[in-house]
Amino acid sequence: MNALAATSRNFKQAAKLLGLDSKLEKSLLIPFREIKVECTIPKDDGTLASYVGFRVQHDNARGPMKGGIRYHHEVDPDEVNALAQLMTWKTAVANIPYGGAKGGIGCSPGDLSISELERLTRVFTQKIHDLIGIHTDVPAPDMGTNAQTMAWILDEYSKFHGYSPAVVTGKPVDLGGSLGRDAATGRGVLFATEALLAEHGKGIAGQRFVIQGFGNVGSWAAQLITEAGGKVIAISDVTGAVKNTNGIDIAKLMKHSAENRGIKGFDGGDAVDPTSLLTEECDVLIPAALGGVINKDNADAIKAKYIIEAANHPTDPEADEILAKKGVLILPDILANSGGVTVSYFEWVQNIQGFMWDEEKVNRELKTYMTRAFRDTKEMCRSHHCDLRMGAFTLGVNRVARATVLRGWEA
Ligand SMILES: NC(=O)C1=CN([C@@H]2O[C@H](COP(=O)(O)OP(=O)(O)OC[C@H]3O[C@@H](n4cnc5c(N)ncnc54)[C@H](OP(=O)(O)O)[C@@H]3O)[C@@H](O)[C@H]2O)C=CC1
Ligand SMILES: O=C(O)CCC(=O)C(=O)O
Repeated sequence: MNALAATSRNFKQAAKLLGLDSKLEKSLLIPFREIKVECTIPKDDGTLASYVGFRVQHDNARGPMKGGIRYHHEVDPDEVNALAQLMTWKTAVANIPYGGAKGGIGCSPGDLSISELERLTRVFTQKIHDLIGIHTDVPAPDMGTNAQTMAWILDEYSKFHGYSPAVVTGKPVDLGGSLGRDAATGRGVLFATEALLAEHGKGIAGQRFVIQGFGNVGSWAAQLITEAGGKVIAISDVTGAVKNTNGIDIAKLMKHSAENRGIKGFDGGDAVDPTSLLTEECDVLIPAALGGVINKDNADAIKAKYIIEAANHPTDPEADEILAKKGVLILPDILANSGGVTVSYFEWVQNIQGFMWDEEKVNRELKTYMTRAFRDTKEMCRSHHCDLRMGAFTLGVNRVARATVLRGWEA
C-alpha cells in the first residue's frame, strides 16, 4: 500500500475512535504547505545534474514544524507527505512542542561525491531557506543524511539569516549539536522495547533480536541492545545480511561495515538472503530501514513475537491485521522511534538557551520522555479498547486536535 494511503488510513481510524468532527478531521489531514524545488548542480566531471527536492510542512498547531530530510532514490512527494504527517502525530505522542514536517531529495547519496552532496545540500537550502526557520520549521537528519548534511544547511541558511544553530538539529556537537543525538533514536528504541517487554515480565537480556538496517538507527539499536544483554542474531543492510544464532559481535560488524561500506563479506556469521531476514525465527524484530517492508505478502510468515518499528511506516495496515490475528505485538513508529526527535528537541532548547547539557542528562531525560509516551499510549489503549498503534495515533491526533481547536479553529 502506498505510504500516504497507509498513514491516512491509520489517521482516519484514530479520528473515528476519537469521534472527531468530520471537518476538523479533513482539515488535520491536509498539509499546511508542500514545497517542490529543482536543484541543479555541477557534477565533479563538469556536467550538470538536476534533482527534485521536497519539503512538506504538515501541521504547526502545537509549535514549529519538525522533521528530517531524506536523501534516497525512492523519495517521492506522496511518501514525504506521509512522513510529514507521521511527524505531526509523533511530536504530539512525545509531547514536545512541535508540529510535523519532512523533506527529501530524490538521489542516490552513495553515488555522489562529498563535494557533490555539499553542493546539492546548499542549493536545496537556498531554495527553501525563507520557508524554514528556528520558530517555523526545523530540519534534521533522516535516511541518507547525517550531521555533516545539517552543518551545510546551517552554514547556507546562516548566510541569509545570520548565524542560526537552532535552525537544524542533529548537527555536529562542535556546531551546537546535542551530546547523545546521534544515538538517540536507537537509544529510544531500547527504552521503548524495555517498557513493552517489562509489561510481559521480560527484559532485554536473553531475547533474540533481528534488525533490518545498519545505518544510524539500526547500528545504535544493535549496540545498545547488545550492551543490555540482548542477542542480535541477524542483521541486514543494502549490501547483504548476516546471521549468527550465538549472537553477532556488533563492535566487529561496525568495524567491518565502516571499512567495507556495508555488511557484505562479514565473517562473524553466515551470509543469508536479505529478503528472508524479516521472517527469521526470533523474539523481537526491528525494521530500521525503509517503509512498507512488512506487508500482506510476508506478514503471515513473520515469526517474531514483538515488532519494534524503528523505521517509519514499515508495516502496512493489511499486515497489521494479519499480525494481530497471529498475536504479534507491534510497537508503532510514532512511539518507538520518537527518541530521535525528542533529543532534537533537547538540542533546540540547548541552542536557544545557549547552555549545553551533559550526555547523562540527555539520556536521563530521553528515558523519562520515552517512558511517559509509552504510559500515555497504554492509557489510550485502555480507554479506547485498541491496539498500540491506535493507542499512539489517538494520543497524537487528540493532542493536535485540541491545540487546533484551542487556537480558534472554525469549520
Ligand atoms: N535518523 C533518525 O534519527 C531517525 C530515523 N528514523 C527512521 O529510521 C529508518 C532508518 O534511518 P537511518 O538509520 O537514519 O538511515 P541511514 O541512512 O543511516 O541507514 C539506513 C540503513 O538502511 C539500510 N537499507 C536501506 N535499504 C535497505 C533494504 N532494502 N534492506 C535492508 N537495509 C536497507 C541502509 O543500507 P546501506 O547503508 O547499505 O545503504 C542503511 O544500513 C528510516 O525509516 C528513518 O526514517 C526514524 C526516526 C529518527
Ligand atoms: O529529529 C528530528 O527532528 C526528526 C527525526 C525524524 O525525521 C523522524 O523522527 O522521523
